[in-house]
Amino acid sequence: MSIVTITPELNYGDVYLVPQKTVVDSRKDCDTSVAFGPRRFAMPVYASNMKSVINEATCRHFAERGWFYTMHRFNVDPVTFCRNMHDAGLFASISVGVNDDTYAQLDALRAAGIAPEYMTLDIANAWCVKAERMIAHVKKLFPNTYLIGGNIATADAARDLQSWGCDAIKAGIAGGRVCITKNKTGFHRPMISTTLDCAGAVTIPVIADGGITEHGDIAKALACGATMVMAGSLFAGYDESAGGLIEIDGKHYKEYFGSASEHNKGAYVNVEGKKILVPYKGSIEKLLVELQQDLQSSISYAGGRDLAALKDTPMIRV
Ligand SMILES: NC(=O)C1=CN([C@@H]2O[C@H](COP(=O)(O)OP(=O)(O)OC[C@H]3O[C@@H](n4cnc5c(N)ncnc54)[C@H](OP(=O)(O)O)[C@@H]3O)[C@@H](O)[C@H]2O)C=CC1
Ligand SMILES: Nc1nc2c(ncn2[C@@H]2O[C@H](COP(=O)(O)O)[C@@H](O)[C@H]2O)c(=O)[nH]1
Repeated sequence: MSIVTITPELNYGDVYLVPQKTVVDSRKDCDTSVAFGPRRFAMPVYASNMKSVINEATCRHFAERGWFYTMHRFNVDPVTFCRNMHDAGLFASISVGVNDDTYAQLDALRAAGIAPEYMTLDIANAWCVKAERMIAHVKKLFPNTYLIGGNIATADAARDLQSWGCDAIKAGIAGGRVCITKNKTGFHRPMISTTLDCAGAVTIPVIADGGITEHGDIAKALACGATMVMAGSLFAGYDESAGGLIEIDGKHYKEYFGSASEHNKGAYVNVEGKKILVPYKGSIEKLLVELQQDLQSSISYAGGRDLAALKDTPMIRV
């Protein structure tokens, strides 16, 4: 007889937030800014550190507008990237892996006297010995760099990453639009349950990563205790998105591919991601304005004036 118990879990589409009494006269009075690490940002949402979503120009675009960003780690020289951002008076936020090439890149940063303000350890399952080793190494070499570790999906993993020295953790395994991890390995947790579980287990900020399909999902993630939200497909269809522009039968699309896709890896080895085409939508500016307006509206429905109002907002299951 099996001793496995199966717990029902929830995704963004399974819940809604319950409206509270509005206390502001206008949605414009609601403040969407968030303190994250050593800085404050305009919004608690940012683009995935994926080669099909961001590049150096996109990073500048976000940083100049007061939004957080994290550069991806694929064929990027962190020294050149950080130097370019610092020369432009902007903060540097890079991604790292766990293998020998990352140790060499960190040595090069040290030798150049450069310390990025933010660093994201970016692997599929950061609840592992290689990640523990890299976190200790980063904290020793760059004690003042704000280190985000990810990804993880359980309370136990979140607690471990906090105890290993992470300043924030990124939660979400196999919930992404171009993810095929759940199909190929059988592993996944829906995002509402993941975020509630992880945020409830630690005192450091949690980033809810992947699975955003509606703007209101951002408010739902914050209600579950997330401090920030990471999204890929949401930011993938624009001029500023890093994916290629494709024309088919007179219609325009942008390429969006997973970091563990054959397209990104250049080989069909341990592939856990796919490539899709998303409709092309022009400049990203309209999206950034709309995301902010929608979140201001969410804050007003939550009965507050800033993001604190969303935390622990009553939720119903549909
Ligand atoms: N958020 C998500 O759900 C997911 C995200 N991704 C993204 O894809 C990219 C590639 O991820 P990842 O494959 O981790 O990065 P890497 O290919 O850089 O792998 C990191 C290292 O960990 C080892 N490793 C990876 N997975 C496992 C495993 N299951 N068991 C033991 N060792 C492992 C790899 O060795 P080896 O290759 O030899 O096993 C490699 O040495 C990242 O950007 C990641 O964020 C990928 C999958 C899921
Ligand atoms: N399983 C995989 N997950 C991936 C891969 N590349 C990126 N990701 C994750 O997806 C989110 C973005 O999700 P979205 O729903 O907002 O589009 C991203 O931040 C990563 O965590 C991959 O190849 N396989």
